[in-house]
Amino acid sequence: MTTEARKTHAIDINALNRADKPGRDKFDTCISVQDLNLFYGSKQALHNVSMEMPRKKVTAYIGPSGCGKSTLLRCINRMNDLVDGVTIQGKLLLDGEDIYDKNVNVAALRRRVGMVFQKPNPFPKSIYENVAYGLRIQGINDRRILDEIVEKSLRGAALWDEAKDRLNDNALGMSGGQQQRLVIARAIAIEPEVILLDEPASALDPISTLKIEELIDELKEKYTIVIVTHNMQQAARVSDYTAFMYMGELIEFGETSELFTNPAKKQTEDYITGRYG
Ligand SMILES: Nc1ncnc2c1ncn2[C@@H]1O[C@H](COP(=O)(O)OP(=O)(O)OP(=O)(O)O)[C@@H](O)[C@H]1O
Repeated sequence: MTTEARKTHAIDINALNRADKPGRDKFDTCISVQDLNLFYGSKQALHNVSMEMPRKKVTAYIGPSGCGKSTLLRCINRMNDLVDGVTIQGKLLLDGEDIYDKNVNVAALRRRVGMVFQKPNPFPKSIYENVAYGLRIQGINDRRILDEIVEKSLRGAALWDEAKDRLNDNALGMSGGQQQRLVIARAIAIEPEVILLDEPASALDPISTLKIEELIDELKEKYTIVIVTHNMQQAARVSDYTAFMYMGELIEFGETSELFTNPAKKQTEDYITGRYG
């Protein structure tokens, strides 16, 4: 058998194996995307995307710029609703419930599905008030309760030791890496179920990036995490499952270790070996 034929043969077997392992039997599904299409005006950005994302695991979206990673991520907490002219077709289930159902309370959904953006966006308030913010909005003002949750959340975001002596300082005086962990503390203070991370480390230096990656590893004990990253090494390091997207389509979804070492699709292989993107 020629090398090329052997390779093709290997890929076929791999594809067959995968066909025998539909995601929903393999793990506890938290988020299920079913035939999702999204249009910005007349421009289609997502094409028939279907995938299942496991509970309390990290799923990474990778793919070249403009392939729809952030668009798909933003569908999970209905952030795209805020964009004029968006049309969404298909279903996106969270714990089996369609979040696009007309009866869904979007504010309640966003409490269950927290989001952290590329650039840290703390409010121009104290470190304490940043973390307490979501609780105060819910009408929680009891100092004892707030103190407890602020400490727990800062500990959960691996920031307590650095922040405990400066809780009343303005959050904008923190470093970028600290601000990003503060924003994560703000997100976990309201006890979400899912945390969406849109390139959370791309604006950070390598040491802060490492801290965020270590934090992601700890957070998955409690939360379902979905992360968009441009950095394939990062996806390989932090995620349990990876989705490779290209031009609005989901090309391949699988266990990270398998997708990176033995991709089922040629397009995935070309991307992860740096042939395009
Ligand atoms: N608000 C918007 N209005 C119109 N088109 C948009 C909007 N947001 C994204 N798009 C388009 O949708 C497509 C997918 O964009 P998206 O930001 O989801 O890709 P991405 O894979 O996250 O890219 P990147 O890695 O560069 O952030 C692109 O063609 C983009 O130009």
